[in-house]
Amino acid sequence: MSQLRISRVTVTPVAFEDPPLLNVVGVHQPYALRAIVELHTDSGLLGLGETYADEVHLARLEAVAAGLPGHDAYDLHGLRRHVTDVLGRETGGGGASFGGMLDVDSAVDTVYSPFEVACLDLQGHAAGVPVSDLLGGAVRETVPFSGYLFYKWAGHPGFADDAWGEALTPAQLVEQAHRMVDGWGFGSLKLKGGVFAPEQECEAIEALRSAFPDMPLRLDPNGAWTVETSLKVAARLAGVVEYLEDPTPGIPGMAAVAAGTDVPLATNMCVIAMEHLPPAIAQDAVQVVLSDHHLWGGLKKSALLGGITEVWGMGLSMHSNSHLGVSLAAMVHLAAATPNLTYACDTHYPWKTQDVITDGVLSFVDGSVAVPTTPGLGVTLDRDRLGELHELYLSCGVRRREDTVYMRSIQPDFEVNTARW
Ligand SMILES: O=C([O-])C(=O)C[C@H](O)[C@@H](O)C(=O)[O-]
Ligand SMILES: [Mg+2]
Repeated sequence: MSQLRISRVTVTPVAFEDPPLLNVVGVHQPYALRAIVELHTDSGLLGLGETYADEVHLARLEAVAAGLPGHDAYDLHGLRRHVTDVLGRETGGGGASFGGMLDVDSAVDTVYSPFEVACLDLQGHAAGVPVSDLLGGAVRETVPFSGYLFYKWAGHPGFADDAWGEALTPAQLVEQAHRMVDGWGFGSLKLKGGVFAPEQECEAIEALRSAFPDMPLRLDPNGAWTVETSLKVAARLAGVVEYLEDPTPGIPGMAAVAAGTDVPLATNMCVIAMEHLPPAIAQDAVQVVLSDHHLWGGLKKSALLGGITEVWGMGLSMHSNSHLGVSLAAMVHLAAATPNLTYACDTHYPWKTQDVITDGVLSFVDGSVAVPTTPGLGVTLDRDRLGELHELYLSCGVRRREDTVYMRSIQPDFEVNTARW
């Protein structure tokens, strides 16, 4: 029997405190959800994966997990067949929605991803090599991340203010940026826009430019603008931003903007699966694709995306959602082993105060995380922390990401701002 025969699988939903970060569809709830996948072998090895924990997704993870004991962790094609079979049988294979921000058609990719990562973690432990080696080897020893700035309230209504304080004005955002740069050493900054009118968000970018004259800057309004508005913003911020991310929704809209500006356009909204690449390439709609192994079907398929973008002369960056340390480790190994991933990656990591892994392995130095060189992902599950965050999941009442629903509980007349301006 293979040493990598999976003997036991657990999927543990966890919740962690999340600040009131504003975006085009509303505001983050007081708790963000994740699911931690553990694959155990009889030989005592443990492989870890992390993914979303919205209840539909969680039910799918559990259905897949139930059939995994006995599976060989080297057999990733078989794993994918198993996920496809289970989803086809139990759910009809339809899409899942993650809080209105992302509608994911490719349920197989999102469900397969944490199991694939956990299998690669197991393979790394068995072979005594880091996951980056299983992806072709690290081409960089450290992976740079960008500081992710958000407009935010001082605290969630009914909760104490968080440590970051309010950020609704350019001056407050500059203060937030200083804190990110001083605390983590980030060498580039991204502002989550789509919250205020575009003129106001341009003023914020210009204030950041004055405060950080040499810092690459990005603005991402998640499709809040029309094509015409996007072109006006692109003209105003040309030479100021390294790229504009999803200024307007959809591939044709992005193509219309791209035709009228030299500012590179990036996306994690209109190209989020392999089938979106041919039309986007044919229309020259995007110049930078944001990969995300949680959405794109794991680490190996994300590495393939790297190859495709290289062939087509597109840039590659990396997207993030609120996440914990297991995902950060996977992102770091993937980024380290993807030669053309030359933009600093996104991460929500500074916004959280809790984790499920032990401290010390993944730290930010000069905005970068050193690629773990120990076997597998290189992170260790802290069972006490996992237990605490699972208890928080059970007691917090949140069962899916619902930025709009939560925002309307505070501002009943809130409208989703997609293509509003
Ligand atoms: O780059 C992006 O579009 C994101 O990071 C999406 C996230 O959902 C972000 O908007 C957030 O956390 O509110
Ligand atoms: Mg984005």
